Amino acid sequence: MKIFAAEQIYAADKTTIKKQNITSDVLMERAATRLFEWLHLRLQGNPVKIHLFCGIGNNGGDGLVLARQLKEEGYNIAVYVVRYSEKRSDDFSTNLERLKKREVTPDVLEEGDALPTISKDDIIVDAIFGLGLNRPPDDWVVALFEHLHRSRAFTLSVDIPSGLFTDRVPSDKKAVVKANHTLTFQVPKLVFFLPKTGIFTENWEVLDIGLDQEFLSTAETDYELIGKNEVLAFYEPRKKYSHKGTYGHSLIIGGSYGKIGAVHLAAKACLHTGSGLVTAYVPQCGYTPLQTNLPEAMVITDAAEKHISKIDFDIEPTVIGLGIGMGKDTKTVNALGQFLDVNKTPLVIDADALNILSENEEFLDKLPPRSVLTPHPKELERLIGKWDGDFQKLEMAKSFSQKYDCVLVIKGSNTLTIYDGKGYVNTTGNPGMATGGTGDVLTGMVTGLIAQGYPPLQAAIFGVYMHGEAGDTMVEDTGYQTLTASKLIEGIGEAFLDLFAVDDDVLADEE
Ligand SMILES: NC(=O)C1=CN([C@@H]2O[C@H](COP(=O)(O)OP(=O)(O)OC[C@H]3O[C@@H](n4cnc5c(N)ncnc54)[C@H](OP(=O)(O)O)[C@@H]3O)[C@@H](O)[C@H]2O)[C@@H](O)CC1
Ligand SMILES: [K+]
Repeated sequence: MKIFAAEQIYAADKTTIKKQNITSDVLMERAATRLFEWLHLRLQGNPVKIHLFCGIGNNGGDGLVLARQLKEEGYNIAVYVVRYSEKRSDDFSTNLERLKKREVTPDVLEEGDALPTISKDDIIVDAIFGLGLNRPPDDWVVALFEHLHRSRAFTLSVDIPSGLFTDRVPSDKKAVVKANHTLTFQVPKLVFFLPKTGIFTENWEVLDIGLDQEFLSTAETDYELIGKNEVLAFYEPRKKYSHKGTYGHSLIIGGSYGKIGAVHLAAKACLHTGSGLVTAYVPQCGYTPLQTNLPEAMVITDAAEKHISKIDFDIEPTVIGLGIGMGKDTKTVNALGQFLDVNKTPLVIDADALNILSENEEFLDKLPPRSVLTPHPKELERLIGKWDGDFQKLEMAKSFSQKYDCVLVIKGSNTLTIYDGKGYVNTTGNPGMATGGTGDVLTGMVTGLIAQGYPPLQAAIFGVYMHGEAGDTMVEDTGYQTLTASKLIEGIGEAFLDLFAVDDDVLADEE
């Protein structure tokens, strides 16, 4: 699903109004009707008090239409206009009049006014600011946001939590409404997925308001949200007359004394993702544990006992996963430099190899085109430098990826894959995966996909999705705390099966 920038949403709005030959008022009515339906389906006439806080623009207008529809259905509402500006949008004014005709006159809240009492069992609808926010809210509006937060009432934000910009991180956390749920129009917003802005809404959901389909499908966007539909398009079925050679030979290079487990995890994940053959290249101390515990993998050992001292092998791998558990011994650093001088095989680079690249920038120029780099935030910072906010981070990551022609996988709760100026936001995964070894599993999975012929960008996007999906499958049995990297590998098979699982609801409909 595409993630549109605010200007594109305004443009989609205009095109829709023109092509459907409707007024903006009709579109607002449609949007607010979706909000009403959502609430009504859940509340079923429940007399709970609903406080609707409306701004003076179209976000506020949505709130006023919702208030009218709730009133008509007999809900217990209180409506407030948050008068943060003298201006009013036309559709706001039209709908204020319509509401007044139904004998609902909102309380106008201005600077210095007493704030309404809200009980924790009430519901708050936040329609104060939407996409039109262009500067930080005034202090008294921030005080209102804090008041809403202190009430602990369920807070439903319309389109976007008020105070949240679509293109920058707010400098003051208090200046944003903390939404329990956000009902966003037509398309998800990038800020729902970034670490410093995603925290303002616990959940989000898209409401289809019928914006012009042609506009939505033809517009180019800088970001895309990756779910099952998107990765299904990449999936390559296994062929009947195939053999292990058809699916490539992955070489996993890494490990050091005390960190052989990382290689074990990556190699095993690589096998479970479908690589035809897997060989591990490790220091000698890794030989026995790997041969004993992972019989499907082959092992080549370095001359040194405890760390890699020279990368030298006589096989022709399809792809190399490099760096897990490798350490940064001087000999390992030299070995990596010499290896990169001659290597032409596609690479997936993680962990210590990333840190070595950060400390030896000249190595970056030696990477083969479209190498996949999988940093966690600290490793990313070492690679691209310090950033100021999520948006600058993304721009710096895009420049880095362009400069070195590499696919950058920024690991996090919504892992973001960057390539060729575009970002792909993953939707699978859970906090149980924040545990040692899960990164090694990802490296193995992406390597295993490239081995089978997936182009590096698709392998990265697909691998990240499947890695999260494996975690989501397993966490149902283990709970967050007990989800280990080994458990994640067990879930890879389920993640593949899930790609083709038919929804229970669909089956029920057919019966
Ligand atoms: N296409 C769609 O998806 C549809 C969208 N719809 C809805 O429209 C919403 C966008 O509405 P909107 O453009 O009127 O902006 P909104 O956020 O209500 O702000 C109002 C005005 O406030 C001002 N302002 C800004 N910052 C400020 C500040 N700190 N303190 C004080 N004032 C400030 C600024 O005006 P300015 O003062 O800069 O001239 C701004 O214009 C969108 O989120 C969705 O809910 C649906 O109705 C139908 C279909
Ligand atoms: K809002």
